[in-house]
Amino acid sequence: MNSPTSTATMAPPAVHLIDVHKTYPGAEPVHAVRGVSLALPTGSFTAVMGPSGSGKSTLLSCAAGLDTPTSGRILVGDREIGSLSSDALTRFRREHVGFVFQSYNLIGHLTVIDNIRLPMVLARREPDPGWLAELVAAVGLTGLEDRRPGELSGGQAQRVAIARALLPRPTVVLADEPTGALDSRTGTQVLEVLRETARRLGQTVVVVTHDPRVAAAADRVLFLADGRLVDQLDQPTVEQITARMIALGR
Ligand SMILES: Nc1ncnc2c1ncn2[C@@H]1O[C@H](COP(=O)(O)OP(=O)(O)OP(=O)(O)O)[C@@H](O)[C@H]1O
Repeated sequence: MNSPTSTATMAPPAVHLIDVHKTYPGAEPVHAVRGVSLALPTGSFTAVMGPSGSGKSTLLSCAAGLDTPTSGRILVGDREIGSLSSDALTRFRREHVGFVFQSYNLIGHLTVIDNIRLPMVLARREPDPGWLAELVAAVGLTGLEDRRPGELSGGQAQRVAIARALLPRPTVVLADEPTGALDSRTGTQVLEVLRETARRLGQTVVVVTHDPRVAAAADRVLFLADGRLVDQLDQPTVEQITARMIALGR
């Protein structure tokens, strides 16, 4: 799974997974991820699809350093995240990994602009005001900077989460069902914002999704089944993706 996409042929990988396994212990251990290796080229936009329970969220959490694999290696940029202490990993994540959740995860009492600034404030870094304003404009939030999350639509809230993830110019942005809570039209618009902003910045993005229209925006779609990478499509159409998902039993 190491062959790079046509859009980033010469770039080194932004994220490199080598034989990653994740087993949840218990009376009946769950082998959620079973030996996944992949290299995501810098600047690439990758979708991860697969039936419910196939390990997509687990894989993304491991790649983000939010969860620890049972075995295998994960490199973000040139840093092997398994070698970092818990504190160092937290700091590393703030600077190098942007995460967008389905549920937005915004802080209710902070304004839009303070939510966007939060990871950098926590990392004791001062965002460049010009870059912050450009990003707010790029995701279509100009004029809404002083609102609280409770005063936003779902689509606007997810744009805040996207701007927050992009602000530190992380090595990779990982998004788990980012449009899952939005109606189809709003979801398409929000995804377009993420795709276009990321493309302009050369930002590496990985999106977990059930929606073939969302996945069709990607350079490459990876298909997981039962914890294994079983297929991939480059520059896919909605129809090709739908056919693969049906073949996998969704
Ligand atoms: N914390 C956990 N403890 C035990 N088992 C877990 C845990 N998290 C996930 N699993 C199991 O691991 C497997 C993979 O789950 P995961 O959430 O990664 O799948 P998914 O492909 O993202 O599913 P969905 O599309 O339904 O969100 C499932 O069998 C799930 O029940």
